[in-house]
Amino acid sequence: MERYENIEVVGEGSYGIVMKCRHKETGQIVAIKKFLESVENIHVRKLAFREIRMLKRLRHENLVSLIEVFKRKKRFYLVFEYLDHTILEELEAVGGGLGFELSRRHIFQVLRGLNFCHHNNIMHRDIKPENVLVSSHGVVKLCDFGFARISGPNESCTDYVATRWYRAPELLVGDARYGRAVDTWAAGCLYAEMLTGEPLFPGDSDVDQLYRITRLMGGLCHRHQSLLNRNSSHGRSLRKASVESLSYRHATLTNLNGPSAASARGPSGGLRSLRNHLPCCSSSGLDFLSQCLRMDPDTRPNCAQLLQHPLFMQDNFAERFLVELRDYVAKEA
Ligand SMILES: Oc1ccc(-c2ccc(-c3cc(Nc4ccc(CNC5CC5)cc4)n[nH]3)cc2)c(O)c1
Repeated sequence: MERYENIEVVGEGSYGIVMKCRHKETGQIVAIKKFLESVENIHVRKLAFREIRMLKRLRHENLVSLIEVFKRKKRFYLVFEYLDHTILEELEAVGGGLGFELSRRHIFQVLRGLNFCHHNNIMHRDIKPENVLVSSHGVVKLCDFGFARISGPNESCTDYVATRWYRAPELLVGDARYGRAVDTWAAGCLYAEMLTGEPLFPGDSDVDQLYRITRLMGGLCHRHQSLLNRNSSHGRSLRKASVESLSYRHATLTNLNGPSAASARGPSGGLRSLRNHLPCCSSSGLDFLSQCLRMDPDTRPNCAQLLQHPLFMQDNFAERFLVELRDYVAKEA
């Protein structure tokens, strides 16, 4: 670390902190993740090796790049490129949302980065405004893969992930067979938040989170409903929490296929309720959102399909923006 001087802490990644630093000789500004635990801790060493292997595979213009790895005083340090700010800071700075065009530019790049991760069988699992970085030219890069996991066909993941507000229904009901569609759900939540400036589902508990989702998007898919009803410990704790709350807000949870959910479910899924929730959203934006936020993860389009959505095809946006993006990336190289 003696080659770098610390400037400020920019984030608490998983199992470590992320510092903004300056290279003493070159003046290069970087982000350095320092693992808090010593490499003597076998668990941390295994996690660090897995994270490093994953990061070395993830080379894409919409993913923050790893510059170097070094060990100092029995601790690992990961040196990354530094980008100017996060989408969270943009949302906090403007209030009321980023507008149609900037939101479209940002979410298009988020999907490009996710598409590359998914093609490399990696799920990010923690997409949220503070994990999406923006350069001074507007290049968007995903960061903090500390929660990322290999998403293989038979992978079963039981550890909980994702910041609650961006957590897909399958995570909330404890579906161990969840996959990369959790990133698509989070991208949908992020897009809605960029448009309005407010989180789409700001749940204050897992029960509240599931209630807010089902109220807007309709009932759980049958597999998740039966998971919740099955005598699983997770289902019991969710049901217990909802019964204990005794408020209407949660009572619908124990009857997620009841009239309230069914009325919202309708043939167009949550499109009608989304339109009421986002009255200023374009029809292509609403359709894009309703695709990302499908309750059944098996029916959610993948990122490659979403990149072909009319939201990006209309007015020749994708073709025009990719030319601009390549120019910005070249300038920042
Ligand atoms: O497994 C991992 C672990 C860590 C990272 C990671 C890599 C790079 C960054 C990063 C952050 C960053 N820039 C930045 C980050 C946060 C802010 C928010 N404002 C700060 C608080 C003053 C502003 C700028 N540039 N690069 C952050 C995390 C990663 O991408 C993967």
